[in-house]
Amino acid sequence: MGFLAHQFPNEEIQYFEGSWIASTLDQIPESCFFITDFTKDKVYYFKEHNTLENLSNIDFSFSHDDEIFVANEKAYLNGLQYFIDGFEMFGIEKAIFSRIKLVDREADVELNDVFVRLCKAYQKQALVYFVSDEQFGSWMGATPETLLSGNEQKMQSMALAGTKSSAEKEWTEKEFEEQQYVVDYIQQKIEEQSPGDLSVTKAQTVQKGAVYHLQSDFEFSLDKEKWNALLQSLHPTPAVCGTPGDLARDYILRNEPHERSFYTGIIGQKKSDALSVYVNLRCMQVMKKHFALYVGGGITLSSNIANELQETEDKSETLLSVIFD
Ligand SMILES: C=C(O[C@H]1C=CC=C(C(=O)O)[C@@H]1O)C(=O)O
Repeated sequence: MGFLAHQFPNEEIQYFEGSWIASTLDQIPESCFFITDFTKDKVYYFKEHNTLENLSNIDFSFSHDDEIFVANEKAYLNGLQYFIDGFEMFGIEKAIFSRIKLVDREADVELNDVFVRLCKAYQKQALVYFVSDEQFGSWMGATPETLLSGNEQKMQSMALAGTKSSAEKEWTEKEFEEQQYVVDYIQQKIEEQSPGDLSVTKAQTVQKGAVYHLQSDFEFSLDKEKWNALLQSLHPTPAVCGTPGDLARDYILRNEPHERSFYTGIIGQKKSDALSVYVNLRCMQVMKKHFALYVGGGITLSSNIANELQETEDKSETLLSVIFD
C-alpha cells in the first residue's frame, strides 16, 4: 500500500492511502499528484483509494541505511574542491553540489508528529509532503520553490537562489550572479512558449525556513495546451542544476557521490484547469534508523568551500528544527 500526505500553502493537510504508479512525465493523468527524481527518469503518480485521519500506526516502507552513500564532511569538502577545479576545463559557469546529512532517527520520534510540526512551521510558504511506498521508501519535505503554478488566467514561476543565514548579512556579487543565472534561464524558457504579458520582479530578499534567499517572481498567461511543454523544459533550472544546463547536469551526475533520487526532482499536483508544481528542496529520506537530509548549494568559481559546507548546515536547519522539537 502507498501513502501520500500533503499541505499546499494555506490549505488543509490531507492524508491518503492508495497506489504509486510508475509512469513518465508525458503520460501521467491530467489530474494527479506526482513526484519525479532529479533526472525525471523516475516518475510516480498517486492513485487515491481512501482518505486517512493522520499518519499514526501505519506500517511504512523504509530504505535500509546501506542503500545510500553518505560522504563525511572531509570527503564532501574534497569532492567540492575537485568539482570547482573542473569548471574551467568542462565549461561550467555554475552547478549545484549537494550532500546527504545523516541524523539518527530515535525510535520514540513519531513520524506523524514530525510531519504535523513541519506543516505548522511552513503552512504559508511551502508545499509540505510525506510520500511512502515500497518502490521508493519514505520521503518528507517542505519545499519553498515553486516551479510552475497557476491557472488559465495567470501562471507563476520563481527564481530562488543565493543563501544567507541572517537578515543582517550583506549579499555579495556571488549570490546576485547565481540568482541571475536562474532568472535568465526561466525567462528564456517562458519566452520560448510565447506567453502574453510576462512580468519579472527584481530580486528580493525572502526568508524561507531557517535561511534567506534572493527571489524573483514571474507572472504571465499561457494557454493550457502549452503547460506540459513548459513544465518539461523549465526543470531543472540553474537553482538545482547549473549553467550551461546540459553540461551542468552531466557534470553533477558524474561528480556527486550519491544519487539525488527525489531531491531536486519535481513534486506537485496537476488538475485539468490548474497546476501547483514545486522543485523538491529541503527534503529527507526517512530510513529505518536515520533521517537522510539532502542539501546543496549553487557553486561558481568564486565559491568558498567552507562557506558552502556551512550553507548546507544552515539549510538543513529547516528540517532539523522540527525533527527535534
Ligand atoms: C539546492 C538547494 O537550494 C537552491 C535554492 C535556493 C538557494 C540555493 C543556493 O543558494 O545555492 C539553491 O540554488 C537546496 O536547498 O538544497
